Amino acid sequence: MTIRLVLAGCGNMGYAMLSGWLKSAKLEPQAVFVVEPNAELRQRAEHLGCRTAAEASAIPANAVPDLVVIAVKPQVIREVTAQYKRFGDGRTSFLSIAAGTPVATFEEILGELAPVIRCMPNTPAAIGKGMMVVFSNPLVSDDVRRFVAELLSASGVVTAIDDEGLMDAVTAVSGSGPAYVFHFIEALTVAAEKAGLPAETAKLLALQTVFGAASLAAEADEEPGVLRQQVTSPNGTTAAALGVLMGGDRLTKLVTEAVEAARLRSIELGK
Ligand SMILES: NC(=O)C1=CN([C@@H]2O[C@H](COP(=O)(O)OP(=O)(O)OC[C@H]3O[C@@H](n4cnc5c(N)ncnc54)[C@H](O)[C@@H]3O)[C@@H](O)[C@H]2O)C=CC1
Ligand SMILES: O=C(O)[C@@H]1CCC=N1
Repeated sequence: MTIRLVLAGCGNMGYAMLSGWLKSAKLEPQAVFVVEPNAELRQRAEHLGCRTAAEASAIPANAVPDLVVIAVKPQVIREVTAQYKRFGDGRTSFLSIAAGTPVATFEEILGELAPVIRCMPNTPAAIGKGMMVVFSNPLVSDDVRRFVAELLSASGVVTAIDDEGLMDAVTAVSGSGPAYVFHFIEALTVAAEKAGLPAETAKLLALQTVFGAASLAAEADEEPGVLRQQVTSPNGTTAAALGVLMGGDRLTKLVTEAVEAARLRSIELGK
């Protein structure tokens, strides 16, 4: 079968996206060629039915994929992208999910004909609940834009931006964001245990509360601030807790500081 998509890097994010694409049947597994040096990770892709290899040189010489997805760490992005230069004649489009690395880096390595899309996904993509933000260079055709949007929609919600400069902020909010929420679950679990709940119960309550609250915020017509007020009885327990979190805008300031640290690191990774 023709190779439609090459995935370079089948680590946490590459695998999360690939499994979503295959599960939704947007892509036949035999049409995907996965390049991953780690044998164990390669096996995961084989179990999904994909063809795999440890090196890009093993991709059949006559292959002209529609899309090459670059899903390696920013630190090795230049060296890895250079291995796909032979697909830079304009017939193949490139999709990078690397934090920080600008489209110009790919244009510089692949040449002036390469259509390049930059995408910032997040790990909930593994269960079809990701947030994917895309930015494309002008060479990306409407057909490829549609194909990529359809593919990515199997991983969750897709939105496009036309100012690449915002990608560092996107990375800091939705790319890294799941980690902030996971940490909040951890913190609520610790607090629950300190309040006397058994470990299992503490974990269940923390997790289900975050899940339920996020689901309600997504489904309800009211803004999160209104939903918060609906929980908060005057002089009640929630007001006591929010006094700690919101006093002096404590949590907002802390989260803003965290997002800014991530944004600056994204800028640094792009250099
Ligand atoms: N983990 C996350 O939540 C998110 C990650 N990203 C981006 O995704 C990219 C990958 O991140 P992770 O999946 O977390 O890292 P990871 O380390 O889990 O995956 C990277 C994979 O690339 C493989 N690799 C190394 N050299 C290679 C080569 N020459 N050819 C093919 N594969 C090679 C590694 O063996 C590894 O499995 C990064 O650029 C990161 O910025 C973007 C959004 C979210
Ligand atoms: O931590 C990182 O650099 C990557 C990018 C966004 C999420 N993980």
